[in-house]
Amino acid sequence: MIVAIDGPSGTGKSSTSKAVAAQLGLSYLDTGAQYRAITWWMVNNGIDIDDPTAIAAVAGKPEIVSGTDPGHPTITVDGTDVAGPIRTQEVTSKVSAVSAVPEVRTRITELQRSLATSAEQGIVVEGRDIGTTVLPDADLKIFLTASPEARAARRSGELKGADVHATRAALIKRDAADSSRKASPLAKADDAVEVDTTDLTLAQVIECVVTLVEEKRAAAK
Ligand SMILES: Nc1ncnc2c1ncn2[C@@H]1O[C@H](COP(=O)(O)OP(=O)(O)O)[C@@H](O)[C@H]1O
Ligand SMILES: Nc1ccn([C@@H]2O[C@H](COP(=O)(O)OP(=O)(O)O)[C@@H](O)[C@H]2O)c(=O)n1
Repeated sequence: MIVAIDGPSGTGKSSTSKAVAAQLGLSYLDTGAQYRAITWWMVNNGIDIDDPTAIAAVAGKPEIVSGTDPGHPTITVDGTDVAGPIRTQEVTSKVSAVSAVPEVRTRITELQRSLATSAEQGIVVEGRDIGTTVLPDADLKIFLTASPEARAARRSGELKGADVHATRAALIKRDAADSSRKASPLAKADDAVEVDTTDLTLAQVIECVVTLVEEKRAAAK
């Protein structure tokens, strides 16, 4: 069972995917964390983020390893745990530029496909282009949406003290960059089920996705 969950920032992809995977005994992969990890490496190594050629030239250098246990997801770069550092404002503001570089996407997409193939019990993979590009044959595709206001409120709730208006503006800017890039933009696959989470609790979204997975499993028997 391969489940692809895509959507813009703050729609609930990570929390939903982790919970669904844990509940159903599946592995879990946060592909955004991989793009954040390669961005962190670029920043740490003084690569000019505004220079796609420079980024492309070193895209193969960092070794990125993702742990796929939904109860304890991990991410390392060259053996260093970067779970904390990849969530800084600096990385968040630079990740869209790095992830738009085709050489970066090719590299990370290979990693994602190999993790999905080796997940024996199945996997929930969340990101922006999982249903469209990375795993177009996924058994179930979900596209989560929510109003910018709801998404900004959720995000600023996490970043304690962050201004909701600034968070909303940053989030809209990142969505626009992710949706308009040439290489594998953020998009809903034609066969994805769209779930608007604006007025749903997290528990309701989880229940909705678990039900969809169970329906697929029953239909496959
Ligand atoms: N339906 C929901 N209602 C309220 N808060 C939610 C909902 N879904 C997620 N959240 C909260 O919003 C924040 C962002 O969720 P997250 O899963 O990280 O989104 P994404 O991975 O799409 O960026 C988290 O703090 C999460 O607990
Ligand atoms: N499959 C994916 C996942 C993330 N990304 C990039 O990685 C960034 C960070 O993703 P994320 O899922 O951690 O972002 P949040 O929604 O958690 O804020 C996105 O803004 C995209 O630029 C991507 O290009 N393709």
